[in-house]
Amino acid sequence: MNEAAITLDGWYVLHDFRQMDWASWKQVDPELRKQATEEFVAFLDEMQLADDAKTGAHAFYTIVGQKADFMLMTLRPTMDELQELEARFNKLTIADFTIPAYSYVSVVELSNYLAGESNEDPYQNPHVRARLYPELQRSQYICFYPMDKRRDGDDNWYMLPMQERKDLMRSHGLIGRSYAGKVKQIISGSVGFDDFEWGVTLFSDDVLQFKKLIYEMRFDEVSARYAEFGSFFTGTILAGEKRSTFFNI
Ligand code: VOV
Repeated sequence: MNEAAITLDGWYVLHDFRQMDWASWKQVDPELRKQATEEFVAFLDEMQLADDAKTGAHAFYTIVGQKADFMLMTLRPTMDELQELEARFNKLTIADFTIPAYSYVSVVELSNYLAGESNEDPYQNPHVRARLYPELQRSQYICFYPMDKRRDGDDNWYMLPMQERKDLMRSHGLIGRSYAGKVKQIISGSVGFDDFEWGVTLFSDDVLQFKKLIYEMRFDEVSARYAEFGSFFTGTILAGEKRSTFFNI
């Protein structure tokens, strides 16, 4: 019997990680550097219009460590819009001085593991909508990583009966909820879209809460037994003037 969880799917998500080719950027004429930065900031301002109109969302963060210099996370109602925005970014002058570091394609997802019985259309429920089409808080810190649920011998998530998965997810949800107000999570599904099964994006104003939450979850059976992880990316927000001063030489 097919016991796949039923998912609600919201906005499509692109996490686009770039390294700066600082050596080449430093060689650029200061006036051209200024123009290229202004062009990029104007692009971000235009993105903000979609956030304001609630027709999409974006987040712009530096990444600490050598994996990338910055990450632009974009959410839109269709994958086509993500592709268009990606192409537009690639045609900006500043993009000539970036090197693709990593990217992740997914769609914001809610599962029915903990949903109650109801006849209402979940897509009309304001609480569900707020999670499927999230307004991104301008939190100071971001943490992103892709993950799978294990399919290995006796530890096969996909062979567990629905009820067992529900029980396990309840425990997961309880830990998560104890971080309410400290960490906000966006879980996006990527089966068929990218190399892992989910993207996990966490936001917080206290970077240490990422470590505490993720560590606590490691002891919970859903993660301890069934989770496998890709690379972790952690960063700090680039907002206001920092969107341009980050590129100053
Ligand atoms: C910040 C806290 C937090 C909270 C409150 C929370 C709650 C919940 C609930 C209630 C549910 C189920 C219903 C739904 O909403 O879909 C989920 C679902 C999910 N989660 Fe979660 N999670 C959190 C946080 C949180 C983290 C930190 C991780 C990474 C795990 C780790 O070990 O590093 C994670 C993963 C997931 C995944 C991959 C799914 C989908 C699983 C699937 O098989 O479909 N999650 N999650």
